[in-house]
Amino acid sequence: MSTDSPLIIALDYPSLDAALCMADQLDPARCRVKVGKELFTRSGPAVLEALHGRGFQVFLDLKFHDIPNTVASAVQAAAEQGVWMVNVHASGGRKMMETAAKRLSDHRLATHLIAVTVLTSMGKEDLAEVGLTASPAEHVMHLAALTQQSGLNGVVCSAQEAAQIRAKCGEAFLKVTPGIRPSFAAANDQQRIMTPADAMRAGSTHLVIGRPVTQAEDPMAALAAIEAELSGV
Ligand SMILES: O=c1ccn([C@@H]2O[C@H](COP(=O)(O)O)[C@@H](O)[C@H]2O)c(=O)[nH]1
Repeated sequence: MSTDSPLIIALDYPSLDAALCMADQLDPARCRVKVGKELFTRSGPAVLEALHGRGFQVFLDLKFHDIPNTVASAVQAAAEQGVWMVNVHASGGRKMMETAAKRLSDHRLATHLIAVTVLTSMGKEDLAEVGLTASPAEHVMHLAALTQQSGLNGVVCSAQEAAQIRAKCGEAFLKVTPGIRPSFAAANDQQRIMTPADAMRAGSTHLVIGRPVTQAEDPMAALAAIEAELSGV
């Protein structure tokens, strides 16, 4: 089932049962779901089958980063399992991203391929520690341009960079933004954060939301509050 909603709920759970317990409360007409490293490492492709069987479009967030042939083969494997979106790290470089994008088009696989720019948990000091002197926004813009030139469909960035990316890369280039924090939620380990409504106004095309919903005392009430906030945008 496809949906017009920008919401992608991050199913960051330690077991298939726990993830499906949340998925069974969600409506595939009102959100997509994201499977990340923890859940996929524990449950494997079975989680994709289970979520597809429930009608969800799935973003497989494994952030591949390796030599071009290895990444292209992993992206192909994900796409052949029917995921709606898969990602790589833009810092893997042009050749890696071009090879992955070409693999999808050679096999006529319609899965969206996007690249992570700078993790939303990182700030300027974190970049400096790994030898990057640019600000997060500058580095994100550099990697977003490289990602677009490499033929990918969009980027993972923080909503704080979405407006600049929209101006440089256009409306159609996807801006998938984690680090979304409604006013009622804690920042946790995220640094470059924004509220759902502000993120949409800034140009995000999709909002990735995990703990503000999944760890809420009443997850469905938290989700309803986010939807209400978005209805005013
Ligand atoms: O830069 C990034 C890339 C990916 N993520 C992932 O998004 C969710 C966010 O979860 P919250 O609980 O809402 O913080 C999580 O699965 C991350 O792995 C990200 O946060 N930042």
